[in-house]
Amino acid sequence: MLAIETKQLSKSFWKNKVVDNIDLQVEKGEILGFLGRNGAGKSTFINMLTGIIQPSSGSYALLGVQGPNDSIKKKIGVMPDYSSLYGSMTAINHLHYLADVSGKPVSRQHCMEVLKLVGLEEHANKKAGKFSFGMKKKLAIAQAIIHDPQLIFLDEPTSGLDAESVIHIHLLIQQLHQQGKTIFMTSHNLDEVEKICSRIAIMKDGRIKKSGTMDELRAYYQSTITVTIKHSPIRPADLSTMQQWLEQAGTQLDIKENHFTIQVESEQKIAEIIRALGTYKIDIYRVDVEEPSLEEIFLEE
Ligand SMILES: Nc1ncnc2c1ncn2[C@@H]1O[C@H](COP(=O)(O)OP(=O)(O)OP(=O)(O)O)[C@@H](O)[C@H]1O
Repeated sequence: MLAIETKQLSKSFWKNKVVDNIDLQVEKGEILGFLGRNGAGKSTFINMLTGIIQPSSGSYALLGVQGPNDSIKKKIGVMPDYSSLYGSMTAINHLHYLADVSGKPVSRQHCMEVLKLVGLEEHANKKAGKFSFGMKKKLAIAQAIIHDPQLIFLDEPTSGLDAESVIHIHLLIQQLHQQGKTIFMTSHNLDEVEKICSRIAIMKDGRIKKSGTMDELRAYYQSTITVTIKHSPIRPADLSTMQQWLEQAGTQLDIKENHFTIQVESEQKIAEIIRALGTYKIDIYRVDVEEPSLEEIFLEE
């Protein structure tokens, strides 16, 4: 079942089309990382799906229900802009109140459990207005999950958090994923997206340029794999034939005394190289494989 499906979804502000005919499908249970430079249109896209703004044209469905539709609100969780939190309310009252307003009341004990999940249990009775930026962000995440939604929208959930909190929130996202929730998150942290997202969509100038798993993106951008092989000494008589063979197997060959580095197109090539070294009776001590990062792929766009 699809958690999100958009068809030709567009948004224009005056004559400026900032989301341009987007067709996107997100399967239930995925963590989709939504990437794009500042101003690409990510927040506008999310704001349409979460009912904050109306699309100019096109349509969308969330969890199989055509939007906008109030009945779906209980099943989706949205991380609000931290500036829209109620400053005079304590964190626990905040969650309790917002769950009531969302039509899915929860107990104070449940609120405490969720505050613990985001790492705010020690600040449950502190007013949100006195929170630091990072604490407000965690409270916003707590707000998105307080009513146990099936589909969760997180807009830059970890930006501005300290390293320990980032790890904490990553674990929380993975935990939600294990519970079968669908997570749609934007981020400017490419390492984070590469690490925790099952699929990635790259947005540019209001359009989705490419989406897929990391492997699919690597294949699409025809990125090469850099392999370094540490090995036993090569007999001088074999050196030149082996070098010739390696030059055909890949590019950027750099041979040193007990190791060499080469760029290959696929994992199959790595297997071929290892087999070939065996025919020269060369022992392999270590194989290091470096795949292109999401950062390199992203910068290509
Ligand atoms: N209410 C609005 N009125 C006019 N223009 C808007 C409005 N909201 C967004 N825009 C414009 O739409 C474009 C996309 O903005 P959006 O906030 O969706 O980008 P983004 O990808 O979320 O960027 P960032 O990564 O900086 O958050 C920008 O050029 C922005 O100025």
